[in-house]
Formats: sequence, structure tokens, C-alpha cells
Amino acid sequence: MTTITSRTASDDGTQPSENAALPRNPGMPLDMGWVNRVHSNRSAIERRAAALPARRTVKKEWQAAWLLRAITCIDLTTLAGDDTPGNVRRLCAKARQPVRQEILDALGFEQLTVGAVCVYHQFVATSVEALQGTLIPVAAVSTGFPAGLNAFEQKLQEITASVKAGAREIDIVISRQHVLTGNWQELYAEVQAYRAACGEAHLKTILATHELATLRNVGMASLVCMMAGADFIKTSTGKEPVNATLPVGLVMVRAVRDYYEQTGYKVGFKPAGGIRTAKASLDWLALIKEELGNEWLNNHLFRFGASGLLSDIERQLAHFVTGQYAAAYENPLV
Ligand SMILES: O=C[C@H](O)COP(=O)(O)O
Repeated sequence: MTTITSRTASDDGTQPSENAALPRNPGMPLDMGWVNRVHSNRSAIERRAAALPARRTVKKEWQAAWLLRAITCIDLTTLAGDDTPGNVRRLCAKARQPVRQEILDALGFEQLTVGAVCVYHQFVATSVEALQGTLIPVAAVSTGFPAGLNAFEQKLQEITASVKAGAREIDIVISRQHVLTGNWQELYAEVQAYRAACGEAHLKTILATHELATLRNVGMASLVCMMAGADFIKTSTGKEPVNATLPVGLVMVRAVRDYYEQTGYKVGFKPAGGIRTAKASLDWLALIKEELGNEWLNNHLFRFGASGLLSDIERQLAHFVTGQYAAAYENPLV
């Protein structure tokens, strides 16, 4: 029997390199020379993104292992206006035991958990309580999520309150206007202030890429957020009309790679919004493997922000074990 926790997992039968002692990105002074050198060739990026799923299909015998790995990287999310303590507690129960035990037993695994539970500030305390006794961190969306148009002081207070309530990860939204007006200094300053307000909690910066107008802006904003000390860069809120897409993901992971090559610091990447199928999760894992390598294929450096993905992965795993598809209601999320 093998135990997979939110801190360990294997992707293709081999043990991954662990990042337990990963040094946290401290950030660096804003380097506008580097930011201005960012370029993006949309048609080349789209071609490369379109070719990825075809180029790298996961062999059938490894698919279950890859899907288990995907589960350990999920930020299991509920961000709905009708969230209640009850449905948040049920989500946390699912985070503790994301796959039915008989399926895990059949696959030869003892235990696994998701990467984190992601909620609004209002439900941080409920989630922390419901996850007691586990290593699963609670992530809070913050800074006026999703539009990010609250007063700046209010945004800082929101971060402080979530950290105080026990959130170990803070998913902030950037001010899109700073990107759209080319005010990179302001973007850098706000993200630096968010990082300071987070203290020990890890900072994920949501770019809301669909609202940034160009892929070049996505690349530049990614870089500025990392220079300001982001622990993760994240594509979307899940509330934009278009959320995580492979072309945007490609631009962001290449920014992560450049930042690592220049500074030696590994920053995490989180595609979020609209990722609902096991197949899509494999495409994203393939992107990470090809562009960043196996070192990024764990939940210290990669997460899916997803509310519905787990149901389909569990369904595929059940099929892998039984040869039959369960109805969606047999794998309820909450
Ligand atoms: O950060 C996570 C997203 O809000 C989840 O979006 P989704 O409901 O489309 O999976």
C-alpha cells in the first residue's frame, strides 16, 4: 500500500523530487528593463498550446497515477453566493477523502488529500475547524475578489483578517487597471504590500488574464507579480467569461521559467476556472511537465483552482477500476 498525502504523490510510478525545503521567493527590485523585454507571439503560442494535448498523451497504464497526482494538486474551491457553513463542511470532508476508499484500495493507495480548500473569508474559520488534524491548508480569496475594486486599506485588512482566522494561503486579485494603463510600479507596490500583509501565509496573485487585453500584458504582469514576491501566479478568478486556457498558461509558465533562470527561485502556477474534466487536467499536467519539468509537478508548485474537476476525476478512476462509468450522482462533490 502507498500513502499519498497532500504533500507527497507520484505521477508515473516514480517518486517525485520533493520540494519540502523549497526557499520562498523573496521578490526583487522592480526591473523595468526586463519587464519591457517581454514579448509574445500569439500565433506561435496558440500553435504550441494546440499541439500539446496531441503531442503528449499519457499512456493508459499511467493515467490513474497521473489523475491521483492531479487530485493532490487541486485547490478544492467553493466561491458561490449561496455558500453556507454546511456545504463548506461537506467540501472539507471531500478534501480529506477525495476518492472513495474502495477505489483507492483497488489502485493500491491508502490515502490521499487535495492540495487546499479555497473559500471566501467568511468561511475560513469553518474550513480550518473542519480540516483539523490534516495538513490541508485553507486558502482565502481576498482583496475584493473577484473585481478587486475595494479601497486599498480594506484589501489589506481583508488579508490580515483571513490570516488571523487561520488561512495559510491568500489568493489576491490584482488591480487590472494598473496593467491596462501600464502602471507597473503601482502593480508592483500593491503586490508587495499584499505579500507583507500575508506574513507567513503564501501569496497567490490572480491576474484575471481575460481582462488584461493582450498576452504580452499577461507575461509582463506575471513577471511584476513575481518580482514583488508572489509565491504563485494564478490565471483567473473563475468569474471571467473566459478563464484558464492553455495559451495563457503557456505564457505564464514561461514567465515562471524565466524568473527561475534569472533568480534561482521557483514560483508556483495555478490555472483556475473552467477546468472540469480529467482530460483537461492531464493536458495541464503535460504543459507543466514539458515547460517546467517534473520538479513543478507537485502541490508545492502547481495547483488547479477548480470546483467541479474532482467529480470527473473520481468518475474516471472508478472506470479505471471497474470498467464501468458511474452516474455523476454517485460521485457527489458536496
Ligand atoms: O479559483 C477557482 C475558481 O474560482 C474555480 O472555478 P470553477 O468553478 O470554474 O472550477
